[in-house]
Amino acid sequence: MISVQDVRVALDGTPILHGVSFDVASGSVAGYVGPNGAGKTTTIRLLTGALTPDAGRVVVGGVDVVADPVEAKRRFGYVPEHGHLYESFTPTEYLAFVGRMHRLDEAAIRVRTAAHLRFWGLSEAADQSMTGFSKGMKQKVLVSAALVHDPPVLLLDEPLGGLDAHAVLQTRALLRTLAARGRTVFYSSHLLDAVEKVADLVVVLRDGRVIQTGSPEEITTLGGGGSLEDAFGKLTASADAYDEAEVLVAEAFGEGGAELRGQGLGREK
Ligand SMILES: Nc1ncnc2c1ncn2[C@@H]1O[C@H](COP(=O)(O)OP(=O)(O)OP(=O)(O)O)[C@@H](O)[C@H]1O
Repeated sequence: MISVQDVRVALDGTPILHGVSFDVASGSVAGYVGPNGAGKTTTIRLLTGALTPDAGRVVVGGVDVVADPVEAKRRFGYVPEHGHLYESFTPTEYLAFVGRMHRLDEAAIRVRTAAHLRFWGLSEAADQSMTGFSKGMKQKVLVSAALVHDPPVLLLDEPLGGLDAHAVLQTRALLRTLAARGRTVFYSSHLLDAVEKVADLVVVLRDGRVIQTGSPEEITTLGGGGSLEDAFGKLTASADAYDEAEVLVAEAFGEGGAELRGQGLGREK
C-alpha cells in the first residue's frame, strides 16, 4: 500500500505541494494525473525517498520513507520517466546486476530474467549490447528491472514512452495482473486514456493540490460524463484547446485573433 498524508514540499523556497493526501490500497492500480507542472514527478520523488517532505508522512509498502529509507527502497520498484540504463550491458547482464543489488540468488535472477525478456519478446536480444536498442526496447528492460526483485509496490512515471501499441497493451495487462496478485501500482501519466483503462483509483492533481480522487467512473461523472479526458479538462479548468488553437493560428498568421474564440473550426466531429 501507499499512504501520503498532508505532504508539503517547497523547492528553492517555492511551495510545490500544498498538503497532498491520498491512499492506494494493496491490490489496486492508482492513476496519478495532472497538467504539466502540477507536481506529479515531485510526488514520485517523495515516494522514492529522493526528496524529503517539509511536512507530512509518506508510507510505501507499509514503511515510512523518511524514518526507514533503506527498508522503504526494498519495497518498491521504480520506472522513471527518463530512465538510465548501462547501455553497454546486455539485458541479461543488466537484470543480473539489478538482481544482485537486491541480493537475489543467481537461480532466481536467471528464472526472472528469462521470464521478463520472454514476456516482452526480447529473448533473442537477451545477450546483445543495449547500445543499439530502440527506445521501446530499453523501456521494456527498465520495467523488467523495476520488477526483478518482485516488489510489493511499483511506481511508474510516464511508463509508456516509446512503447508501441502491443507493448502498451502488454503493460496494461501486466499492471492489472500485478494488482490482481496483491501488488500496489502507482501510475503517473498525462495519457488519460491509458490511465482510464488501467486504474481502479484516479487521483487528480492541480497546482500541487489533490482536487479529486475516485474511480475513473466517479471522476467522469463528476466532470459531467463523457471521457476521463473531458472530465480532466473541466476539473483542471484548462481552456478549450480548440479555441486556443484557433487564436494561436489567427494571431500567429495575422488573421485577427480573440474574436475567433468559440468557433473551434478544427474541432473533431
Ligand atoms: N528543483 C526545482 N526547483 C524549483 N522548482 C521546481 C524544481 N523542480 C520542479 N519544480 C517546479 O515544481 C512544479 C512541479 O513540477 P513537477 O515536475 O513535479 O510537475 P509534473 O506534474 O511532473 O509536470 P510534468 O507533467 O510537466 O512532468 C513545477 O512548477 C516545476 O517548475
